[in-house]
Amino acid sequence: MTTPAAAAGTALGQPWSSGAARTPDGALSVAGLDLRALAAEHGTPAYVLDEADFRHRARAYREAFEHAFASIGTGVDVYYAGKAFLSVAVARWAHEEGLRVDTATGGELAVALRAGIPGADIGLHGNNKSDAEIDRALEAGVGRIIIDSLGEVERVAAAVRARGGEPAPVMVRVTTGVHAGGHEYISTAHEDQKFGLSMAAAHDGAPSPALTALRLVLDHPELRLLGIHSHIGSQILDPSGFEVAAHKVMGLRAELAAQTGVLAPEVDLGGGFGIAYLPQDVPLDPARLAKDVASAVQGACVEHGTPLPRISIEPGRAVVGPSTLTLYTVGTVKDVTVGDGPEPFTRRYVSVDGGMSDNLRPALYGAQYHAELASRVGDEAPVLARVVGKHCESGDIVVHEVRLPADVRAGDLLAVPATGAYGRSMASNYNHVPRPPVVAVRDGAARVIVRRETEDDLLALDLG
Ligand SMILES: Cc1ncc(COP(=O)(O)O)c(C=O)c1O
Ligand SMILES: N[C@@H](CCCC[NH3+])C(=O)O
Repeated sequence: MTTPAAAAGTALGQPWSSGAARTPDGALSVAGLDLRALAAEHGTPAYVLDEADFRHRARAYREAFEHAFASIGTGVDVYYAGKAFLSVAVARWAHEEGLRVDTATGGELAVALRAGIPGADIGLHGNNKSDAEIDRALEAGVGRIIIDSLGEVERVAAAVRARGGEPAPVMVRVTTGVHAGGHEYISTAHEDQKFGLSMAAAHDGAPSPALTALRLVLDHPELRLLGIHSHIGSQILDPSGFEVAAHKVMGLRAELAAQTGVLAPEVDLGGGFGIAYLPQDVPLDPARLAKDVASAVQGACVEHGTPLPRISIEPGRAVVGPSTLTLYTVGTVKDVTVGDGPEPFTRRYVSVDGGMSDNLRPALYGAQYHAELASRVGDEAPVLARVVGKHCESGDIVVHEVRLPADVRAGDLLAVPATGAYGRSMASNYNHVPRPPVVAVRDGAARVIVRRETEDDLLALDLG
């Protein structure tokens, strides 16, 4: 076990985790643990997860939403969206903090079950669930299966018929047409994409696919309609999209009730709550967000004359994103002259021992990150730098633009904050680079919760 730093030092603030600080001699620490000591013991690159920060954010979302919705007279369930990052330890922490666990594949479901999360506290999503995934979810007695297509209604019903037993609790995922999110690829409620069932009526006046699916669920005795699900996108910083979507879903719920006499008991408003990646970013405030969304839900229910549903949400990034930093070691440092016009400038390329295999987001979405030296503060004035990885790809960029001390050099430790969501979970073995460990830090002590991959792990799959 690594020894704690002598003193925690000065807190860094966003986009770092709440336990990140600078020690009196200029190094970074997390939860009282000096990252130089952590690197010496666990190596780099490594994801360093501040457990108290994770737990605090999980609790903050649950309490904010419970409070806001209790004040209008209904209850809330918060599901931690495991796609952002799931391991046995974090599934347990989320559950201990009163959250349920949302899974998107059989693999995520397996992790949640391995963590001992009761089936009733697990949800299963997926736009292309296999029969095996549906069966496994039924076997585990999951609290809800979120249906994503018309064909899936019959497939889940058939699986229940084959097994016998209680009707399966299902939600229907709908697309509201609200366009929100940081990048086209992470925006999920506009019409022209693969998720959910559109609320828009067909051109020939036929009912919308969303309404058709809901009615089809009601026609199947093997299914119990739990509710309607809407997830509008990810890394959303403007709360108004959630309010508009909530309004639309309440309208659909009322329409279904008018047509069938069945009022769906629950509505899930998804995840997607945006965080700070850069020091100047303004993240969503859970208390403010919850209040605004609760008031939109209440307003829509009054307008439609329907009782309030029970609400659920599925934050992933907002819980785990800021809790984690990636710790790298600097290797090559190279100055490149950019531009051949009248004002060429120099960009310092700082190569680290990871890259797009441990953080795909800059290459995939042009995502922006921040970085700072972690082993010392640096002696010289900052210069414009680009942090790049070690992969055979010029788009292998970790941080597009950041100012680093001019004396940054090989052997320095560099930390990139806010890499907890969709970092390890989207990591790859490109160029046969083993994936880094996830090291959880709490009260000055480190614990490896996902170990580093080895070359033997990679070669174990190669049958020659
Ligand atoms: C259905 C669903 N729920 C929850 C999430 C979690 O999103 P985020 O990590 O942005 O909160 C996603 C991902 O965008 C999703 O597709
Ligand atoms: N993977 C995305 C978010 C997608 C969320 C899943 N629907 C990201 O890194 O931002």
